[in-house]
Amino acid sequence: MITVRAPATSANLGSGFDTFGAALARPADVVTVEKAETTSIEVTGVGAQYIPEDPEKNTVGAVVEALDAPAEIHIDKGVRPASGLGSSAASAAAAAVGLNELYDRGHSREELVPIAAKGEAVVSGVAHADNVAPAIVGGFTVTTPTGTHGVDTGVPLVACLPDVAVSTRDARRVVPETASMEDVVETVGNAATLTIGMCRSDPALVGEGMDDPVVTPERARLITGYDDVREAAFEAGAAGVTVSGAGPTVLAVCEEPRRRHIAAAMVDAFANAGVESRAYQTRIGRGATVL
Ligand SMILES: Nc1ncnc2c1ncn2[C@@H]1O[C@H](COP(=O)(O)OP(=O)(O)O)[C@@H](O)[C@H]1O
Ligand SMILES: N[C@@H](CCOP(=O)(O)O)C(=O)O
Repeated sequence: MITVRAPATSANLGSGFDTFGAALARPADVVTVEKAETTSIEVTGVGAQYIPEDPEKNTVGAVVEALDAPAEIHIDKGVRPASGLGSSAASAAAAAVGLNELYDRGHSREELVPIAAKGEAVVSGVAHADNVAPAIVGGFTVTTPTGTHGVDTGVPLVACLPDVAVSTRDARRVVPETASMEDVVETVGNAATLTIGMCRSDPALVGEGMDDPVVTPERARLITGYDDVREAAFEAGAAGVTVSGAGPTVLAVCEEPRRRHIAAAMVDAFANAGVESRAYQTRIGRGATVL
């Protein structure tokens, strides 16, 4: 029997749609796998009632199939589903790492990324790997069709999760099909700035590079109170604010001493918009860990 903890993740980080991702130090899913003749899945924890235990519909089922590794699987959810915090990816990443070890498949962490991404296709229709990559390798990651590159950093974050659900599948429907050259140039500049910021562990530079004129404005419309929450976070000292993944979590990057004030300001701003929320005071952290 093997138990693996895989973290929540924040994808896109604004300027890196379907490419950038970051592992969060918390929250996390804990997945236990044990060899079996046929696969069975049990889910407990946050939002478990919304998660199918049918292997055909759960993200870990696709990982079992890809690794040809039938198992009795228990998923203890710490990452709420439909959160924009890579909930579906956390389970898939933990299962990929656990089953790879249980069956001695010998894949490297990087090789497990496209395998775990097959789970994302089950829930959103697209095997986007920007959540599973940081959930497996940790830190800040850049994932393209040719592979994953990561850098370790501990940049402080606040992830404010409102008490509403946005499914990634639905939020992908509002992504524009085209972008102007002006917006492309702005996005490339921001993405490059953010990447340098991550390499230097510099929250100010990361925040400066988070803006995205193409996808984020469309996603923000799906989140009640987004503009006020963003403004409140900046007023409290955030260096950058964006939609986490497909939303509804709003992500702020900051210097550590400002983190508590920003968390409180974001929760208050959501409350003023009539939405309950909880803020995780966290940082970029490590990937899946065998316990
Ligand atoms: N192991 C799993 N963990 C979380 N959600 C899962 C899992 N397997 C299937 N799902 C489904 O995936 C959807 C949530 O995924 P998604 O919309 O991508 O949100 P998130 O941003 O939290 O990953 C829900 O419909 C949920 O039932
Ligand atoms: N690149 C994807 C990321 C979805 O992240 P999630 O945490 O909301 O599942 C997208 O933006 O659709």
